[in-house]
Amino acid sequence: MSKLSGGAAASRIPEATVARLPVYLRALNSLADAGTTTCSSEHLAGAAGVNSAKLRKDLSHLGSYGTRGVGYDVEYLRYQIAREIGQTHDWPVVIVGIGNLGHALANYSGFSSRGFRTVALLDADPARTGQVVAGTEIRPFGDLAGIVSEHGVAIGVIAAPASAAQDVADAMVAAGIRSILNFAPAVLAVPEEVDVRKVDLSIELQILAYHEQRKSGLDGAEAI
Ligand SMILES: NC(=O)c1ccc[n+]([C@@H]2O[C@H](COP(=O)([O-])OP(=O)(O)OC[C@H]3O[C@@H](n4cnc5c(N)ncnc54)[C@H](O)[C@@H]3O)[C@@H](O)[C@H]2O)c1
Repeated sequence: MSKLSGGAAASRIPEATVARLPVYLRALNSLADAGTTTCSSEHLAGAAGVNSAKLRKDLSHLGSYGTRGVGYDVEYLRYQIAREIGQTHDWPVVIVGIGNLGHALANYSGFSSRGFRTVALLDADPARTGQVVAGTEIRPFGDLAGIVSEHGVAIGVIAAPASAAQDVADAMVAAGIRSILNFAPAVLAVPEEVDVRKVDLSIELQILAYHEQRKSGLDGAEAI
């Protein structure tokens, strides 16, 4: 997933570390907003909600070891992590399927503040064509290939029904998209070079329900 940009970080960073880098970046942004210029690994680990040994190991993959007795330079570490996870780039994104979820995603300002620019909203339903969501007109799904080549789209977001998700993914791949964020509850078959990340809120809820059940002393049989 991570595109390495040379220097000490020339080897591939473990996926689990990559997944924590945005969390560190968010914590560093809060520290910087509060006027903090340097921080210890304990301080940053506390702000990010991880243990400090893990944080130090993660940051060592970036070649960032901090300074003994001083800690990490907040601004520089922010820059290093942002560069590592590609946040210093502009990433053109398309969202496909502009129903309930697609509307919410299109309206979410947190993408643009992290470098993700939604260049097009696409939907297969002709009744949606021309509707304006978050300042962008919904276009027919058939326009996908042209939009991808025109804008150099890097990431495709699938917010279509599960039954349509594979067709949407195939069209994205055929158009040249190599990274897909899939919200549909469907397993996608894609070529090896294509990265797919799946978001499934119901699975997260089911995991919480499992823990809740254990905390309340119910086993599976009693709970049903
Ligand atoms: N991951 C999550 O946590 C999560 C949460 C909510 C919904 N979802 C999933 O997101 C998807 C959308 O949910 P919703 O509630 O917004 O549904 P919705 O029915 O409101 O919207 C789906 C949209 O996709 C469009 N569409 C259908 N087939 C298409 C195709 N082949 N190409 C392009 N567009 C197409 C429809 O016209 C519609 O506008 C579903 O798969 C749902 O299960 C996931």
